[in-house]
Amino acid sequence: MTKMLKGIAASDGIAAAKAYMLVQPDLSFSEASIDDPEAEIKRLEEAVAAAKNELKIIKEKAAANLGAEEAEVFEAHLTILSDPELMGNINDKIKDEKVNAEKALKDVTDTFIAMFEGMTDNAYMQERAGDIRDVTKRVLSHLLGVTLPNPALIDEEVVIVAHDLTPSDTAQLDRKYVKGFITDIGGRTSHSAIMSRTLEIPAIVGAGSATTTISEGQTVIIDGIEGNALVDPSNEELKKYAEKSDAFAKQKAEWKELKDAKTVTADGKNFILGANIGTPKDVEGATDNGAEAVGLFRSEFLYMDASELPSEDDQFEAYKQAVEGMNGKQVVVRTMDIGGDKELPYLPLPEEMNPFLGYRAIRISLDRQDIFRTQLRALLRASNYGKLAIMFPMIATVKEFKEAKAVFEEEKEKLVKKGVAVSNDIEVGMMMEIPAAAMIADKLAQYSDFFSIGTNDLIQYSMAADRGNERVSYLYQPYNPSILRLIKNIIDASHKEGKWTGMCGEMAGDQIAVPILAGLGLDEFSMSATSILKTRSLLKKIDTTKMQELAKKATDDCETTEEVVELVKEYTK
Ligand SMILES: C=C(OP(=O)(O)O)C(=O)O
Ligand SMILES: [Mg+2]
Repeated sequence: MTKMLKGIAASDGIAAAKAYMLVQPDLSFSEASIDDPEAEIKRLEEAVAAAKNELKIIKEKAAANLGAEEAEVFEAHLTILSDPELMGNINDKIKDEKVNAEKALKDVTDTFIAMFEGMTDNAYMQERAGDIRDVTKRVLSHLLGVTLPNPALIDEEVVIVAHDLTPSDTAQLDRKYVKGFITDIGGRTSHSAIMSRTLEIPAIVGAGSATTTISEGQTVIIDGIEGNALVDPSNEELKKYAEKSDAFAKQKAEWKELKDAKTVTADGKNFILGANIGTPKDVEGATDNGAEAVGLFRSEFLYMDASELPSEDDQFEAYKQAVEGMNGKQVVVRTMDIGGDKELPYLPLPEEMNPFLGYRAIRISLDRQDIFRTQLRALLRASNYGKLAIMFPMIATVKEFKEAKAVFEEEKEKLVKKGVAVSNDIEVGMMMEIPAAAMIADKLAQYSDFFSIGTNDLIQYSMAADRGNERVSYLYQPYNPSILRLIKNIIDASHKEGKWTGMCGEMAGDQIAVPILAGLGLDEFSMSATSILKTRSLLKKIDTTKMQELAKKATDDCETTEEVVELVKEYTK
C-alpha cells in the first residue's frame, strides 16, 4: 500500500526514484577486555584498510565532481590514517590494556581531539580536530560493520531521504543522480531548501517522519509543487505523477518565452526581477532564466566552499566572474553572512544557545576586520569590471551601518592611493532583515544607498518563529499584516530619500505576495532564478493602480493572513 507523507514544498518539480537513506548509523559500542591483542590489532588494521579504500574513492569522486581543492580534505583524512604516532598509540593501548579496538580507537583519538581543540590560537590545528573526529567515525563504522552514507558515492538515480541536510551536504549533491530529496526537518527558507531551488532539484522539507517511514531502496515520488511524497506508489500513481511532471515541463516551456522580455505590468509599470546566487557558477542559471540583475550574491558560499578563508585574489576572481557574466547588469554582493545555519569548519565559533540571535554576519565582520577588509578589497577591485553593488547583512542599528561603511571607505581610499582601478559609483546598501532596523528605516535611508528586504529573517525575527523549525512553520506568515506593514515602512522611507528598495527574501518570488509587493511599490524583486519567469508572467497580467488599492487594504484593514490571501485572490481574479 502506498504511504503518503506531507511536508513543506521546497522546490518545484516532480521526481520518482529509489530512496537513498542519508542517515547517520548508530556508532555506539560496548567496551570489552580481550584475550588476544594480536587478533584485535589485526581487526583494527582491516578496518583502517577498508576506511582508506573508501576515502580514496570518495576523494577521486570529489575531485572529479567538485574540484581538486574540495578533495583535499579527504587527502588529509588519509594522512591521519597513516600517522604512525596515532596508530602506534592505539595499538599500544590494545596490547597494554587488553581493551577492544573500538575503545582503544576512541580513547586515543579523543586525546588528540582535545589537544588540537585546545590550540585556540591556531585555527589550522583546531580544524584538524574535526578531521580526526571524521576519520574516527569512518574506522568505527568498519569495526562495527555498519555503513556511513556518502552522497559522493551515489552512482544511480535516487531520491535522498535525510533527517536534515546542511548547506554543504546540499552542495555535494550531483544533479545527474539526485532526482529529489525529502527531509524530516527544515522550512521553506532554510538554506538547504533555497539551494534545492538553485539546483532545480524537486524537494520537500519538514516532512516529520521521512527517515522512519521510508526504507532504503523503496520507490518514492517527490511532488515538490504540493509538498507530498508517495512511498511505494502503484503503477497508476506513477503514471499520474509522470503526467503531472509533463504538464509542469510544458508550463515551464511557456514561461521560457518571456526570457528576454522586460518586466512590465498590464498598465505599463516596469519592475526589475533579479536572481539570488551563491557562487559565480549560478550566473548561468540566472541569465538562462531571464534575470535582469543579481539582487543577492550570498558571498558566504565562497567561504563555505573552501577549506580555509578564501584569499583576496580568489574572491576577486569570483566577484569579477559574476559581474562580467551579468554583462553590465547590476550584481549586489552581500558581505559574508556566516552564523545561524551557515558554519565554517575552519572558523570555529563558540557554541551559542541561539545562533540565529548570536555572533553572526556583520557582527563578525566588524569584529574580525581582517576578514572583512580582505573581502571589501576584493569587491572594490572587482567593481572595475561591471556594475557591482555591496550590501551588509543583519544591520540592526545606524551605528553598525556607519561603521561598516567607514571601513569600506577606508579600504577604497587606500586602493585608490595605490593606483588600483576602482569604480566610482558603487552603491553601498544594507539588508533589511531585523525589525529594529525596519522601524528606523527613515534614519537608515539617509545613509544607505538602497535597502534589500531579507524577509527570510525579517519574518522569523518579527514572529519569533525559527525559519527552519517545521513545528512553528504555521507562524511563518509572509502575508501577515504585521510583516506587510514593516515592508511598507521600509519602502516608503527609502522612496522619501530618493532611494530604492529591493527584496531578496523568498517572499519576493511568492506568487501571492508579488501583487501586494507591486502595490507597495517595491522596486526590485530578487529570487531563486527558477521563480523569475513565472513572476514575470504574473506581473504582466496585473494593474498596479489596482494593486495599490489591494496593498492599502491588506496593510490597513486586514487582521489575519487568511484575510490577506482572500483579498489577493479577489484582486487577481
Ligand atoms: C535573503 C535573506 O538572507 P538569508 O536567507 O541568506 O538569511 C533573508 O534573510 O531574507
Ligand atoms: Mg538573512
